[in-house]
Amino acid sequence: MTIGFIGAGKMAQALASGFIASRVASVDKLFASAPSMESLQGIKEKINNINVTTDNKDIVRKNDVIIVAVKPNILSQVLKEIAPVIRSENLIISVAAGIRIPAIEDPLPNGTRVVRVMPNTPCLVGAGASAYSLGTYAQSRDAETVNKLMSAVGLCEKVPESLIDAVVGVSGSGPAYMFVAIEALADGGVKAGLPRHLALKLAAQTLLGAGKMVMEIGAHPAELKDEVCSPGGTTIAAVHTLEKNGFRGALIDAVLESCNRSRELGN
Ligand SMILES: NC(=O)C1=CN([C@@H]2O[C@H](COP(=O)(O)OP(=O)(O)OC[C@H]3O[C@@H](n4cnc5c(N)ncnc54)[C@H](O)[C@@H]3O)[C@@H](O)[C@H]2O)C=CC1
Ligand SMILES: O=C(O)[C@@H]1CCC=N1
Repeated sequence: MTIGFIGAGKMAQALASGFIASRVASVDKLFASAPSMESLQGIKEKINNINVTTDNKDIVRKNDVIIVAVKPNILSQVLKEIAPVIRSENLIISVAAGIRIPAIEDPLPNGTRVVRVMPNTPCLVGAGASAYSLGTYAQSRDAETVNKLMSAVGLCEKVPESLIDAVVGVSGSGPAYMFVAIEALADGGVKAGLPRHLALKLAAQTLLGAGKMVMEIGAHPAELKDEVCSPGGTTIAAVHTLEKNGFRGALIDAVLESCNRSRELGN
């Protein structure tokens, strides 16, 4: 299977690198397009031998699986551009936040197989979290293709399209919240006297470890939190401070803001 990316920015680079690292695709099977050779520089630097072109239609002609990874506000223009060269073999995967399946299908020839996927940048390191919904004409073999690709670079779940904006809020945008959390944890460590590089390493590993425990032990996070909180100890004092400062509320609000923004992008 060859895979063509239309748009060669951060998400395309994360997916393409993840596909290569997980061996679900080799570099000679990956193609990418963007408007100019300068805009293809980033992907060329990350993935040396990737096939690049400035012609979006060429991507559609040469590949069956097309991942459209352009900004939501130009998606419809790009779909109109490629519509005349779409073939029955093509599967069109959109990763754009907000843009709903009918709006993806509308500019394309009737019957085009479409899947809407919401990935995240940790696909780059095989630790992505993606959810997808099938378009009107997508078939079970298309679900298998998407599952194969996205599972190779992390977790992959099928959801009804009505839930995709909520997925954007939790896992699409989520890495950014967690990067802020890692940075802030490290800042705390530096304030308490740790060298920056050590504070950062400890903070990042702590998030990784906590996530791994939730996934692997399957216990409720509250139970795992309780195990860290010794009576009268250090952690419960810290948790009290987080509660007073609205930590939970801030995260819940962040998810809802991202979800609402995704809905707005689709209007
Ligand atoms: N960055 C992220 O964490 C995530 C992004 N997404 C979605 O991925 C899509 C791309 O986002 P990013 O990669 O972050 O943006 P980006 O700005 O890094 O990449 C956009 C790419 O599209 C190219 N482009 C611009 N006009 C084009 C055209 N007419 N034809 C072909 N290519 C064109 C640009 O040169 C660039 O390579 C968005 O729709 C976004 O909602 C989804 C999940 C996570
Ligand atoms: O910020 C954004 O709009 C994109 C979609 C999800 C993550 N990044």
